[in-house]
Amino acid sequence: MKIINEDLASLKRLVQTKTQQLTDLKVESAVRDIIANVIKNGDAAVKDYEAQFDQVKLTDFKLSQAVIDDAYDNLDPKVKDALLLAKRNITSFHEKEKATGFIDAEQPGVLRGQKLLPLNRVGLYVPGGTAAYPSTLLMSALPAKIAGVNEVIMVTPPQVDGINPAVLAAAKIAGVDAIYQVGGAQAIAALAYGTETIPAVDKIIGPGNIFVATAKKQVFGQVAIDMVAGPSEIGILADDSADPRQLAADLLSQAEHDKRARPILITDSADLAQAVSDNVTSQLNVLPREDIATAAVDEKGFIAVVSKVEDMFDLMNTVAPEHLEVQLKNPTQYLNLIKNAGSVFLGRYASEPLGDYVAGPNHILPTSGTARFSSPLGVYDFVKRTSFIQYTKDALAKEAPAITTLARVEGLEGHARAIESRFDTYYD
Ligand SMILES: NC(=O)c1ccc[n+]([C@@H]2O[C@H](COP(=O)([O-])OP(=O)(O)OC[C@H]3O[C@@H](n4cnc5c(N)ncnc54)[C@H](O)[C@@H]3O)[C@@H](O)[C@H]2O)c1
Ligand SMILES: N[C@H](CO)Cc1c[nH]c[nH+]1
Ligand SMILES: [Zn+2]
Repeated sequence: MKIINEDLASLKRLVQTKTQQLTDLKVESAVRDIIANVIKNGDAAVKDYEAQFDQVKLTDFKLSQAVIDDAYDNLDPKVKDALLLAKRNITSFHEKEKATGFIDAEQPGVLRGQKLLPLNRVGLYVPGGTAAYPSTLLMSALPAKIAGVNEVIMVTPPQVDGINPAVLAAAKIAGVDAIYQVGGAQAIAALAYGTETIPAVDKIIGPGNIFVATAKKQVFGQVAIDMVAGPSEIGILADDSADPRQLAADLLSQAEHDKRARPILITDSADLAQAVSDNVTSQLNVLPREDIATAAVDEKGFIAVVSKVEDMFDLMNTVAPEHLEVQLKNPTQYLNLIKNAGSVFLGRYASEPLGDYVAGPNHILPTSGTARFSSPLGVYDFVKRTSFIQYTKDALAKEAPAITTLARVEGLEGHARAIESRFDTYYD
């Protein structure tokens, strides 16, 4: 793995060019064509793309309840128990995210408030190109259910040998209402615009590869999206108290997701940097997904050596990684130095996959530097707010002059007259 020794300003510039690319122009243009074709030709276009990109000739997108039940009933009990443990921990964490509206009656004759409403229909994208992701399904479906979404539908790429049974069982465990076997940009287009068989949704949730992420960006506006969660990332801050074998393993845990995944280590120890780099090389040789992880390490990964702990955080805040591991002595003391990160893992035993599967916080997180302004997926992503007001005549009379004055400043006479129609007075 490349080791870079440069001054902080150069490192920051490098990070900015390396991390903040959500898409590329060729993909943008291919995805635009896919979306246009799905809008025009609906199911027929989706079927063509599935044959082309996933090598599956589909007659029907929707999976029958019998297929889902069968997957659930025949699932290895060990896998079922693990999914149920994950469900319990994800649920207990996300229950704490539930928010309520408010009513304010502090001024005489005035009632103001805001209520929270769950979304009506959401579409969950569950990635399935190079790996199966039952855990990701739980991470999106359970918060939707906790929020009270009326209809939760799911899409995932079809597989030549059928969709992984653990994904189907997880969908049943989480209470997903319908499953469509469609993937990639064509699935996002179908969810956004609807086809003959796939209903249009109010919001699309979930991570995916660059085609999925780009499609979500392009359909935003027609439909809401949670965020642009692209290829996985891990940023590790470590000093010489950390174990290079464990650091390398954690870097590869995310590198193996995608050739475009980003494994990054920032340290103040040149010796540790070299030891981690050596461990990455030796562990890569025996990793089943060696080809994917090697591409990620070579093209997107790096180890930066800086001179002091404050510089480590400064540089990592520029990276704004999806996952941030702090493997320093007494890691909790640094929480207030972390400004940009999707999810933080403190100390040696908070290895990233703990959060991927069972700890409970969401693993659908902002990537590509968007942790500067985005949050983990949560119950709040499945609700919207509506505000309301009620005034008595006396209360309105008190504020009428201000309203009519502002309306006339804006040249909107009709607004002023609407207020004055409640009274015999011309206020201006
Ligand atoms: N942030 C998270 O929470 C999280 C969780 C799990 C996975 N991930 C990320 O999700 C991604 C999953 O990627 P994946 O590829 O395994 O599955 P995917 O389901 O995102 O993508 C597979 C689809 O991509 C489309 N595709 C492939 N090649 C194409 C091409 N040349 N042109 C047009 N479309 C094409 C196909 O339609 C296929 O169905 C990875 O980047 C992984 O890091 C993120
Ligand atoms: N690390 C991924 C998020 O970037 C989530 C995941 C699912 N399964 C394994 N890992
Ligand atoms: Zn992972």
